[in-house]
Amino acid sequence: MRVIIESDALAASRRAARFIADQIRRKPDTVLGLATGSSPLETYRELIRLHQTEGLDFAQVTTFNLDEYVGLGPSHPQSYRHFMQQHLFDHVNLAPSKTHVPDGRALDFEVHCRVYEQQIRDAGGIDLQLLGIGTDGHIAFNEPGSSLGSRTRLKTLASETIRDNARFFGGEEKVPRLAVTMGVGTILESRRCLLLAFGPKKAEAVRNTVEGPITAQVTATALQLHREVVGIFDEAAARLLVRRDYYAEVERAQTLLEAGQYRALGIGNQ
Ligand SMILES: N[C@@H]1[C@@H](O)[C@H](O)[C@@H](COP(=O)(O)O)O[C@@H]1O
Repeated sequence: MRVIIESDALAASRRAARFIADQIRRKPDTVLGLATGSSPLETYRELIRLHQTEGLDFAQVTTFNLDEYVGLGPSHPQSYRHFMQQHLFDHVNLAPSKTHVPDGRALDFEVHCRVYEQQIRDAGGIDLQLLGIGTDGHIAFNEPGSSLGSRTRLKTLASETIRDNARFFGGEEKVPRLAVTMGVGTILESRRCLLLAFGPKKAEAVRNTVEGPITAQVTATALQLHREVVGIFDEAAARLLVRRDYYAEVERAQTLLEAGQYRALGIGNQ
């Protein structure tokens, strides 16, 4: 995993947005995997700014969201479809027919999940998957104990997640108990992953994800098996990482490589 540590969440989010924008410029018909929650908010804000001021073009982009609460329709203020419309889709030139969020009111979830996976395959697979992380280290709604090979399916929310999200619903009892979520296996099939984590509450999850053993109890640790993951963290979320100095050294080398300063790295020296 490539670990990038920025001073604060704003700088980290701008870096993430640049990463996504570069992907779209390189491949205009990019398939993006998108996340909800507070972590990607500033990244979406920056993408909207890049669209408005630099003409970042979403016309050919397709999106697939990670998850949705069961029982909530698109107009429910806490539904993830509503979140995406409000924080990104309504402000850029994405074709509505190319945005996909699982349907929290599907009549047959087994069929719906199978179709969702098929739609991802039909689109050519996800090029870049944006991810946040729960305080217990879950990705999407793959709660502790989720199979690391799991596919899109219904999942029962853990009490920690219900507690974390109660603030949005005005009380724990109002948080839905089930969600439909891409599986860990689905996420691992995306070509690249971009993991965001900010603030002290995420420090333990980040340490476990980057430096802990792979375990279904912390589903983000499955990302260690992925071929190309970039983690962008702020100082507070990265504070428990033991190998911080090494990650900084890797970034320094990467910057020199990108600038073509090979000699500074000893490449070509006698
Ligand atoms: N299903 C979402 C996850 O996709 C998200 O990563 C997590 C953290 O949210 P936040 O970024 O608000 O901390 O919350 C929920 O569980």
